[in-house]
Amino acid sequence: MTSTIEPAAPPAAAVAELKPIPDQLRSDRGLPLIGRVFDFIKDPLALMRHQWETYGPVSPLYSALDQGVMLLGPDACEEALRNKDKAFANEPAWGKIVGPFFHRGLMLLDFDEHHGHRRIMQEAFTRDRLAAYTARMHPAIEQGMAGWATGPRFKAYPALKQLTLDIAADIFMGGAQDTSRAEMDHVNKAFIDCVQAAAGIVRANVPLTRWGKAYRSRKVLERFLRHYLPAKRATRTDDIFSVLCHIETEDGERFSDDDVVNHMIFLMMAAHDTSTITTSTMLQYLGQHPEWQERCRAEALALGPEPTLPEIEGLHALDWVMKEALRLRAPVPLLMRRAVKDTAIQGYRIPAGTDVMVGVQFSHVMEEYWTNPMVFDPERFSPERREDKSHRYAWEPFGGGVHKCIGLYFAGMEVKAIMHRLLRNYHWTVDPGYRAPLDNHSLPFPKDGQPLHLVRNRSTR
Ligand code: HEM
Repeated sequence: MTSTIEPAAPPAAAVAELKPIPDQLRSDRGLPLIGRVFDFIKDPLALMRHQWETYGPVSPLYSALDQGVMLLGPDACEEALRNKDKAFANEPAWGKIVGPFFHRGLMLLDFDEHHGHRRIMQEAFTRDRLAAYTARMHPAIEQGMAGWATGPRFKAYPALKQLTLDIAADIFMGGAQDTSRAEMDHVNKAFIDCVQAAAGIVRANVPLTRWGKAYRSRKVLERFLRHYLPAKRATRTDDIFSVLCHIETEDGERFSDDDVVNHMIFLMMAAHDTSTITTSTMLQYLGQHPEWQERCRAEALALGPEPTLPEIEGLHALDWVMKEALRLRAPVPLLMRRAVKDTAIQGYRIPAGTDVMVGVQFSHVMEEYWTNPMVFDPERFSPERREDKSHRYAWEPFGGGVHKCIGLYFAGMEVKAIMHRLLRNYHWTVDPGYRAPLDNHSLPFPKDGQPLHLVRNRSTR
């Protein structure tokens, strides 16, 4: 399968009517070479707000290394993500950031080739498979949480990160029997190195840099997966690794060994940090809003210890809390694209070769679409209010268009299954004045580990 990039040719009259991208103010050029990278790392939302207020939905964001625009507001984001004229490609944009480490993951494929791979991968996320993953997930969660120490300075983020990795080792790998705990920690570190490389300034295989580390880490991940590949090809089990080895479309399309390894590395990365961030954000807000914690706990206690997929889907208050957490802290706040032919967004001409940053996080806090957008208010997702319906792209933590997250139902199930057990076994508090100090080098995570006071419930229920 190969990708096709269609030749561009908007009609001449239409091109003449388009506005040029606004000129970048001198004061917005940022540092030589890297432009506004540090402003983004410091406070992505502040940068997005500045761009919106200064320039509107299509704003210039140039440096000596990149010629780019930032798209803000749900209309502009929708236009880019729906990508009607196939003008935007993922690989040349995401590839510059995570490419060598998440090489040929689904998100880095484009057009026909992407379509072909996505059709095969969809078979791994059918409802029946999700139900099987759910059943398998409960023991993994119980085991992963068993060793948690309680107390006033419990660091939620690293504990959840370890938990989601343990879950991944089971649900994705089917258990990594030949791998010791120390080796698994090495693999976890390899994932982190690959993800953290996204914000590397030196984008080459140079020792001691983020990219240098990530090049070595990718090899660790490849060795780890290739070791298990023959066994996975030989036997059908219900973990994602085995499923990827065996799935095929109606017309018999299957993944090669290389495809399986590439997709596994990307899938584990895509599932790991995003779910950890979502769960830790929920823990923070539930710790600061005990009334919501109690409401969610009552729902969790009304079910047994190992709820089925439909039962998890019936946890409504918890679902609204999850959506609110994804709104307030989108794990992927910015989506990357490159224009591969001349096109237009919101009436602005976007020339071929432009890097496009789709600022989904900003849509989540626009007063035009949300009441008191900075306030934690899960009920805004209730059937009576449905503020997320104010615009089709007002709430877009999973993206949109053909690259929309293929794991969104899996993610919802995993996050709610973890929270269900947490609510039954523990209660916790977080200082109401706490604001998570986020590290925005790659995906936003709390760099203080997100401390909270965790207490085990008297009877483990
Ligand atoms: C809360 C958790 C998650 C969030 C917020 C999230 C977010 C996203 C977003 C925004 C995209 C679109 C990227 C783009 O358009 O450039 C995406 C794509 C993707 N996600 Fe997720 N994700 C989550 C969990 C997962 C999980 C659990 C899996 C797998 C089990 C997964 C697998 C993928 C894959 C394979 C893609 C690429 C899809 C494609 O290009 O066709 N994600 N995700």
